[in-house]
Formats: sequence, C-alpha cells, structure tokens
Amino acid sequence: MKLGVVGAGAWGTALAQLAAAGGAEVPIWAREAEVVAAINATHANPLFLPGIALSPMVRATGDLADLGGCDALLLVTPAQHLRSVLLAVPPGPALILCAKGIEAGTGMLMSDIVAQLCPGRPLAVLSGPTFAHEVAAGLPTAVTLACADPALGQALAQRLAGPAFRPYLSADVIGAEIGGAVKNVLAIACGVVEGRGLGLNARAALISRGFAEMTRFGLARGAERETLAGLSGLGDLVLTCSSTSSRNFALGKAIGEGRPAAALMADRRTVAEGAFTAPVLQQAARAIGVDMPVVDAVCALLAEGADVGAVTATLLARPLRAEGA
Ligand SMILES: NC(=O)C1=CN([C@@H]2O[C@H](COP(=O)(O)OP(=O)(O)OC[C@H]3O[C@@H](n4cnc5c(N)ncnc54)[C@H](O)[C@@H]3O)[C@@H](O)[C@H]2O)C=CC1
Ligand SMILES: O=C(CO)COP(=O)(O)O
Repeated sequence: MKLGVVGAGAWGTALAQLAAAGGAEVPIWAREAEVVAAINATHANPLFLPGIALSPMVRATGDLADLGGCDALLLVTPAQHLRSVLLAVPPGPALILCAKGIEAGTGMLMSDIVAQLCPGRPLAVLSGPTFAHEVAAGLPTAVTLACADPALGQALAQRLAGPAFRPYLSADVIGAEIGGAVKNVLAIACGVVEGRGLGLNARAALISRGFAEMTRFGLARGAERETLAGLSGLGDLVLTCSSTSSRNFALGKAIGEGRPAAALMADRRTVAEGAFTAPVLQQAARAIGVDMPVVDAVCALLAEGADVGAVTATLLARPLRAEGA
C-alpha cells in the first residue's frame, strides 16, 4: 500500500518518516517552498521538526497532484485548514485523518468535512499519544486507528505498524476524533495550572474532571465509552496534560504565568489546536445541553482575557455534585 502525506508540519513529517521506515518512498506535500527544498536537499525539516534526520525516501512536493498515485493519504494539515486543502487533494486515495480539532464556524468534525466535500470516500482516523519528535526519533507508542470498514482499517494498521508504533483498531471514528479534539482544550487548562503554580494535585484533579467532560460530550455525540477511555482519549489527555512538549499545555502555562492570550496566539507558526477548538466546542456542548465547566474556563481565559485567579475560584466554587453525574 503506497502512502502519501498531506501537510509537512511536525506531525506530518514524523508520519512520513514512520511510513518510510520500511524503505518505501513516501511523498509529502508541504505548503511552504522552503520546507519542500529543505526536505529534498537536506533530508530535514528544520522549520517544523528540528533535530530529526529524515529518511531520503521521504520526498517533498509543493503540488498535491503528485500524491495522486497513492492508495491512502495521511491528512495532517491543522483542523482549521482541512477544508481548503481537501478541495485540492487528488480523488481516489483513502483518507486518514490525523488533525485533532473541530472546525470553527461549522462545529464540524474532520470526518464531517470529508463526508460533506467527498461523500462516500473511504476514511480512517489516526489518533493517540504521539508527540511528533518522539515518533520521528523511533520511540515507542500506541495509537487508535479508527475505521468503519474493518478490511481497510486492518490494511492501514498493517502498513503503519512498526517495531515502535502499534495501532489498535476501532470502528468508532467519532470517538477517536472527539478524544483528540477535546484533550487539546483540557491540555491548555492543565498548562494554566502549571504556570500558576497550583500544584500536582490540582493537575490530577483537572485531568480527571476534564475526562468526565470529554466523556459526557463524547457519549452525547455517539462516541463509545471505551474509545474515550483508550489511547485517543484518556491516553492522549494524560500525555498532553503533563508536558511542555505539548503546544497546548505550553500555551496554557504561559497564560497561567500571566501573559495575555491574544499576544501568545499572534504570529505563531506552530499550531495550538485547542485555542481554536475551545469556543466551537463550548458552543457545540451548550447546543446539546452538555456541561463542560473546564472548557468554559479555557474559553474565558482565551477570549475574554479573564483573570486566572478569578476563573480558578469560579471553577472551585461550583455547587457540589455526585462524581458520576
Ligand atoms: N505535533 C504533534 O506532535 C502532533 C500534532 N497532531 C495534530 O496534527 C495537526 C498538524 O499539526 P502539526 O503537524 O504539529 O503542525 P505544526 O504546528 O508543526 O505546523 C503548522 C502546520 O500548519 C500548516 N499551515 C499553516 N497555515 C496553513 C494554511 N493556510 N493551509 C494549510 N496548512 C497551513 C503549515 O504548513 C504546517 O504544516 C494538528 O491538528 C495537530 O493537533 C497530532 C498528533 C501529534
Ligand atoms: O497531539 C499531540 C500529541 O499526541 C500533540 O499535542 P500538542 O498539539 O499540544 O503539541
């Protein structure tokens, strides 16, 4: 099975490296001419994945048509740009959705966008605890590979699996997408806890209550509980809520240290998906009557520049409730 990669940020580049590990040539589309040049001339992507020597089998192009001969494409452009890129992706290859987010304005999951723009096109979701630089360096991890078609899911998992990369199959596409999108917002909250010096107890409590929010929202949207508790949900939540290697966590940490969110978001070249997902997730949750107080708190910090101390106090002063409610 020939794989191609759309999007040469950190994660797309790491996935291309993974796909090329067995010696196959892997075409990767990059939006930036400097990234195409660097990958082809120096086998590196210093802009988005510095410090990693890439396989010479990873071949970059600036023309999406060059990926037309692939059997499947890993789509790794940020969630807010998937729609525009999808319009130019060659028809035919199955699509593996790797971005973690919800589209602003429409509230659509990535699979909803594919269904709208390319109805009937075979698709899968790849999601889980995967810091790009660790995967590119060959460090071990496991992911969820969700696909409604078991034969396609099996073939994709076989193609992507390696000695240090272990996909677990699922049929729950929506569950895998929701876990990845929601955990980014919660990682911002955990970063705030770190930046404000609120302690490790607070972080553990927030991960746990954040997971309760992810579960409430996911179940209401038709996700399966075991997917949310798996690699693409809880697994990735724990990862991104624990390390400044997470851009979302790092963003939250800077907010917790007192830096204004708007200034932090301006001019960044790397993506902190949670900042875009937070308001649209809040809207989607309210529309179906799901309570997500941690997401509300992140929205207040991001959009309104609310005071961290006041937002924290509001969260802690909410009426007491049963843990499972
Ligand atoms: N970096 C990581 O460790 C992981 C990232 N992801 C997800 O992968 C997706 C991509 O993230 P990264 O590769 O980390 O990106 P990145 O932050 O390394 O790079 C930004 C990317 O955005 C692209 N971009 C900027 N403006 C664009 C536009 N107008 N149209 C199309 N593309 C545009 C750039 O070309 C570049 O590929 C995100 O949804 C992220 O949540 C998932 C797993 C791991
Ligand atoms: O999704 C990720 C790891 O699984 C990367 O997280 P960040 O986007 O917060 O860096």
